[in-house]
Amino acid sequence: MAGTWIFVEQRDGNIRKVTFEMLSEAKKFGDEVAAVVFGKGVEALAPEFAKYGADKVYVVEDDVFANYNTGAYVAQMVAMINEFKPNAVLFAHTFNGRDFASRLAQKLQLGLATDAIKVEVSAGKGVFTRAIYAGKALAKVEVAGEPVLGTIRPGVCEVGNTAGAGAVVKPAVAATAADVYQTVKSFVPTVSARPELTEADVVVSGGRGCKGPDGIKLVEQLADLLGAAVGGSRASIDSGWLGHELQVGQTGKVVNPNLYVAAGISGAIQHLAGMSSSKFIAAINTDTEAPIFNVSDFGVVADLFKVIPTLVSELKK
Ligand SMILES: Cc1cc2nc3c(=O)[nH]c(=O)nc-3n(C[C@H](O)[C@H](O)[C@H](O)COP(=O)(O)OP(=O)(O)OC[C@H]3O[C@@H](n4cnc5c(N)ncnc54)[C@H](O)[C@@H]3O)c2cc1C
Repeated sequence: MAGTWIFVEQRDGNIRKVTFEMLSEAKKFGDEVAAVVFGKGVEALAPEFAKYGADKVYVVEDDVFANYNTGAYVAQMVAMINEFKPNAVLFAHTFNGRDFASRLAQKLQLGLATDAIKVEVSAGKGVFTRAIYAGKALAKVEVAGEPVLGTIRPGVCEVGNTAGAGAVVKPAVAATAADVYQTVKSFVPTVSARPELTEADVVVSGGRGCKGPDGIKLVEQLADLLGAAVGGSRASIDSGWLGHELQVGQTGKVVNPNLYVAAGISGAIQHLAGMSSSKFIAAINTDTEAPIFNVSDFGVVADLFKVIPTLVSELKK
C-alpha cells in the first residue's frame, strides 16, 4: 500500500495553500504521504511539497496536463491508482477538486466523502467529519472501498512544518489526447489586489441588502481596510453587482476565514452552506429575525449604509 496521496492544485506553478494544509494533515496519519502533481514544468515544485510532509512526489508532466481537464486527469489517476494502490486520495474541496474527485469515484465505483472539515485515515479506512444542515450538526462519514476518496474544505487544517523526504517518482503518462473532451482555450485571470476568496483570513460579503453597486462599494471599502477578500450572496451576484467567482454558498465557493462579515445577507441555508464554519461571524442586517443572526457571533441590527461608513471612518483613524 502506498499511503495517503494529496492531489496538488496548482496553476502555472502557483500552488494553492490548501495543498500544504492537506499534506500537513495527512502527515499526522502516520502512513507515507505523497503529493501528486500533474502539469508542465512542475517537477521544480517537488521541494515545496517535501517541506510540508511529502515523503514522495509523483510528478506527471505532459502537454495533455497543461491545464486541468477532467478526462485526462481522471484517466491518469485511474492508471496510477491501479499501479501504486494508495490507501487514500484527498482533493481540495474547490471547483476542480470537486469535479475531479467525483468523476474519479464514479470511474472506480468508490465512495467519496465531500467537503470534510476533519479527516482521519488509518489502515485504509477513512472517517470524515462534515458539516450538515448548514453547520447545525456534524456527521461522521466512513468511506468504504480503497482507496478512500475525499475532498477537504480549504482553511480547516493547519499548515505544519514536518518535512518529508520528497523523493520524486515519475509514473508513465497514461492519458492521451483522446481522453481530453474539454479544452481551455484561454485563461483570463480576474485582476484583483485582494486575497483569494477561499484562502482569505477575512471575508466581507454583501447581499441584496446592499441594494446596488453603491452598497457593494461600501462592502469593498470595508474589505480593503481589513485586508479582506470580497464575497457575495447569490442575490448580489445574480444582480450583476459582483463577479460570479465571488459567490459564497452551496453553488459558489466554500470559505472558512477567521472573520466573515455578512452585510445585508439574510442567511439562507444555501448561503450558510458556504460560510457557517467561519471561525467568527459578524452580521449587519436591519431584520432582527434574519437567520444569519442564528450563526453569528456578533450582530448589528441596523442599516448597513450607516454602519459601514462609521466602521470605515473608525478604521481610517
Ligand atoms: C439550488 C440553490 C442554490 C443556491 N445557492 C446559493 C449560493 O451558493 N449562495 C447564496 O448566497 N445563495 C444561494 N441560493 C439562493 C438563496 O436561497 C438565497 O436566495 C440568497 O442567498 C439570498 O441572498 P441575500 O441574503 O443577499 O438576499 P435576501 O434573502 O433578499 O436578504 C437580504 C437581506 O438584507 C437585509 N437588508 C435589507 N436592507 C438592508 C440594509 N439597508 N442594511 C442591512 N441589511 C439590510 C434584509 O433584512 C435581508 O435579510 C441558492 C438557491 C438555490 C435554490
